Amino acid sequence: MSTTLHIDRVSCGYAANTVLEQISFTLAAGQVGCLLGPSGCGKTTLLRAIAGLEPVRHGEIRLGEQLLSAPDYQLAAQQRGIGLVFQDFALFPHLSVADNIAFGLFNQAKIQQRQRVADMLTLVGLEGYAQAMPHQLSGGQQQRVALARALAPRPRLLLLDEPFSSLDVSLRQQLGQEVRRILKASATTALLVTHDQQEAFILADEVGVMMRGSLLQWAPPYQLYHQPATHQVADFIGEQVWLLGEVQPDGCVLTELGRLCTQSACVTAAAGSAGELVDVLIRPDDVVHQDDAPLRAVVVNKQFRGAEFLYQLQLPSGQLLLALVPSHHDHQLGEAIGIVLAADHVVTFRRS
Ligand SMILES: Nc1ncnc2c1ncn2[C@@H]1O[C@H](COP(=O)(O)OP(=O)(O)OP(=O)(O)O)[C@@H](O)[C@H]1O
Repeated sequence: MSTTLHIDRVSCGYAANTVLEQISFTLAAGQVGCLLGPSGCGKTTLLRAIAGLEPVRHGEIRLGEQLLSAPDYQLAAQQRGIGLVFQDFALFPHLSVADNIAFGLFNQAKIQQRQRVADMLTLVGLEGYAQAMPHQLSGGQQQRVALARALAPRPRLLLLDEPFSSLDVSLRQQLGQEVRRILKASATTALLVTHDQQEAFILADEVGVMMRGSLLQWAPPYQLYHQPATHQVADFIGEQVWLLGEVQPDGCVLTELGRLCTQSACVTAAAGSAGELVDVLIRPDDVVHQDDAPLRAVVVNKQFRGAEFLYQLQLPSGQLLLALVPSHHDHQLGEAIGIVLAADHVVTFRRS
């Protein structure tokens, strides 16, 4: 039975070093959350605190109504009903796939164990592999066994620490989708740590961006990309350029590409007051290439990405833009091409 995870103003540290500062978020039952951030920002420490492997110095961790951790209280890790999946799979090499999956089911009758193992093998698409040994499986298959083993005892919460980092890129994306399907099919609340944005976007319902021990934003991937809460989040997520803008009395923003007006349904972050200079976020998908558009920009760099080119373009003022363009529009460096701005969300921040 999966459960809601509540992280409330949690701080953690090692000796004199504070590693997590006042982290708060809620992960609803059955949702997949992802902690995303650069190396050393504290993702693993937070996962370990939730698992009961690190004490908290401030705040509370609760699973449903049950208190797991507080400064003066720490429920033992094995009593939390939390499953763990690590980056190195950590399968028992001398046990078959079936025995690996049955490992956490020791308190069940053999017949129930056998049924649960069979259900788990079906869930992860490894029917027929029950008697295989771990070394006979590919990396992706081993990770699916690790997932089946963690899910078999029906954890209230599953924690995954960089579960795909030892796999190659195409397998990671494929397995990411597969793992999301498995987690949803088993209605498991899961929190995953990664520093790979694509992985977070594919897998998660909610993504938390962490930097230097703080949680900067906790939001669905689409919102994180299009409505970042801070300049730092916008810089960390995806690709972007910043245009200088001036806030107009009507709330629109004047830039060298014209007036940008926020739709009422869209949130403008820290828009500033009339006359104020702001940084305007422009994503590569906000700049649309149209051959006959009057606004021209010169191609100064291009990156082939298969289906698309990422063009770096220069306006007459010297301002650079990025544009994601279908790759059948193969323009040469130095060529001036037509562009229009198609920004649905106008995101601005006060100039720092
Ligand atoms: N056992 C420990 N003792 C002392 N300091 C530690 C310990 N574990 C982690 N740290 C420090 O805490 C900080 C956060 O580490 P953590 O492993 O949580 O980050 P992370 O975001 O998971 O990094 P990565 O993506 O590289 O795994 C780092 O500065 C690290 O050096």
